[in-house]
Amino acid sequence: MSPPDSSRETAARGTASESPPTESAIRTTNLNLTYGDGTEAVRDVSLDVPEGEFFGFLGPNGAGKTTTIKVLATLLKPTRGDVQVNGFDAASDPRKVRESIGYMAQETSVDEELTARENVRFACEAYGVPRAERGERIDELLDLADLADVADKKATEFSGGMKKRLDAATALVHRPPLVFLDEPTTGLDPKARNRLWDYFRRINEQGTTIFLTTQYLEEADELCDRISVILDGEIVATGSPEELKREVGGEILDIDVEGDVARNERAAEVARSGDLFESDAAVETTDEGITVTSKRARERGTDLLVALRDADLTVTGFNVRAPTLDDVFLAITDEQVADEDETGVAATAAGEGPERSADATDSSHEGGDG
Ligand SMILES: Nc1ncnc2c1ncn2[C@@H]1O[C@H](COP(=O)(O)OP(=O)(O)OP(=O)(O)O)[C@@H](O)[C@H]1O
Repeated sequence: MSPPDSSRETAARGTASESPPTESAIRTTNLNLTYGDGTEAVRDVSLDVPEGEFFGFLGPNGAGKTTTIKVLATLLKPTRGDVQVNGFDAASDPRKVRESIGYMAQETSVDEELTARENVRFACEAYGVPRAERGERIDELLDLADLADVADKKATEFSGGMKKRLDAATALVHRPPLVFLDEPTTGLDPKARNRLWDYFRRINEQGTTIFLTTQYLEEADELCDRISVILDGEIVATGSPEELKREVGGEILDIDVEGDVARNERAAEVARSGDLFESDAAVETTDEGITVTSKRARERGTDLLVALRDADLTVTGFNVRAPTLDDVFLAITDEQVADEDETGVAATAAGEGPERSADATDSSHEGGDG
């Protein structure tokens, strides 16, 4: 857990009790952040995350996820754009924003010399949880994080996953209605990751809005109601996992072909020729053979096998499947690369060039109102 402020004292000045009624937990309009060295980390990001949603912010390394979280948590001031969090304006009311959120940063802030219980108690003190409520709150959170049995053990004995769960528990001591989780499962093994997922689901089921950043498509698919994909500082797609998968435009045929790269390229030519698939079907070569993404993948699969055999190609594997978020990601990335090739600049998946402001200058001010 890290209070979203370098000063624990600032975080301790209040609790989440002042939240006004609001339907959007997060709303941003054309958010831009350019770092002092000129890096445009976030460009025109508009978000609307309703209360109670499990929202995923998905993107590769360096896409702008942490920068966005830091702006939402008032640790960075945007170069341009408006930010509302839990009904509070980040520019005019940064302290209220900070008091109404929980923030689990990428680096764990668990104190390993303290026990799990002492770590949570310390967070209660930092966030100003009334003394009379602390005992019950600590037990409740340790239970929720599945750490009740090891409550009095030093965190130095904990696995990476346990430390992450403890970190996430400390981020919730002030009962924030919204919690930011910045790549919480990076580096964890599948078992530890699954336990953390269960914990996040429980928090969300209790009504907490979750803003999760991740590089893992599987994680976003598993947990999130809705996802925005961020690439190179811009949102290039938003929707439920199912909606995003539908946008891929059909089902996927994976075909393995015997032989070298030239045989795979020959197989791709066969799939593209004739009228086997509609004109917007995507045919790509892979290490093993080819993939075809098409609305007629299932219907035309056997015809393609016959055509490949007629072309003296030997098929060693064949599978038709629904698209995964990996396919969504690849489709978006391919489109982006194609647009860049065509225009010489990065463009959104919708084909619109990014708005580049001549006056986008340094405005990375750390610390909000201190
Ligand atoms: N303090 C900084 N000064 C200058 N550029 C920065 C700074 N912090 C991040 N960047 C750059 O801004 C861009 C976005 O970085 P950011 O950390 O937000 O991405 P991310 O999606 O969170 O990536 P990761 O998964 O690696 O954490 C990158 O090009 C990064 O190098």
